[in-house]
Amino acid sequence: MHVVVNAAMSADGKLSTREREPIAISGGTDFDRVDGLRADSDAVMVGVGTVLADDPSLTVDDPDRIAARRGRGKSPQPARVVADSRARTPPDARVLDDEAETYLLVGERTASEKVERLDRAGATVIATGQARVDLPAGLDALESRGIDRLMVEGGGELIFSLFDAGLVDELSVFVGPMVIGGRDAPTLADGDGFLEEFPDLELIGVERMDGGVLLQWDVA
Ligand SMILES: NC(=O)C1=CN([C@@H]2O[C@H](COP(=O)(O)OP(=O)(O)OC[C@H]3O[C@@H](n4cnc5c(N)ncnc54)[C@H](O)[C@@H]3O)[C@@H](O)[C@H]2O)C=CC1
Ligand SMILES: Nc1nc(O)c(N)c(N[C@@H]2O[C@H](COP(=O)(O)O)[C@@H](O)[C@H]2O)n1
Repeated sequence: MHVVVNAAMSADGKLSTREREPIAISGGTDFDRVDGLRADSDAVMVGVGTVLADDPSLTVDDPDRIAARRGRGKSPQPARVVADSRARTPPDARVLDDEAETYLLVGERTASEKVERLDRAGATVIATGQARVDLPAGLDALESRGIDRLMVEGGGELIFSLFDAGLVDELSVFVGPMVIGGRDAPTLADGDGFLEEFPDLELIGVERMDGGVLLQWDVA
């Protein structure tokens, strides 16, 4: 599976405010690029922290891109994936609407009532891992369902874990023209952080847009 992480951060590296309020860091050009990345992916993934903070839809907006997916024999929308160890995704979350298929990766200790409730809400629930979702096993399970290209939008906890597990192939970051600040505001990669053997990145693209800059790396 090919995994692309894409996110937008402020000039000081924050994904949102300390209150985790949704905030537009990207401008129109970058949001359109993100729509194109979604359309080129088999699935779009976030952590449940992002679902609880932003209630995103994770769908493709542009009708031409939806039509092009159909033309390539794909479903009109990429699938959605949420890493959700304790099955906290609200049944009325937008990721569970009828617009696209949704996979919830939950921990194996998740109570069966919670799994059944999400199953009734339309999700395909995959249980893997104990305290947290076992991401290598979860991504293998997705690959066996035909997901070969996965786009990950965040947040910082999930992005760190994917790097920690050596699962990221590409990283794209839009750096917006603002400072958010706050020691408790989420950053691009949170988790415990690395102490040694930091993932190596090879810069493959730099582009000015929306008053900021898009940086693209391959992960060595
Ligand atoms: N500016 C941007 O491009 C984006 C910003 N965001 C922001 O990020 C914030 C949410 O980020 P976070 O709080 O870091 O939450 P997150 O979205 O990374 O979700 C973390 C949660 O995922 C679950 N999870 C399951 N298995 C996991 C594993 N193996 N590793 C890590 N997490 C696992 C856990 O319940 C964990 O608490 C929000 O404020 C949102 O607005 C989110 C996406 C994009
Ligand atoms: N690329 C990008 N730029 C920003 O400025 C952002 N605030 C985000 N946030 C993420 O975008 C997603 C919203 O999804 P929908 O538009 O509702 O489909 C979600 O993943 C946000 O956390 N991204």
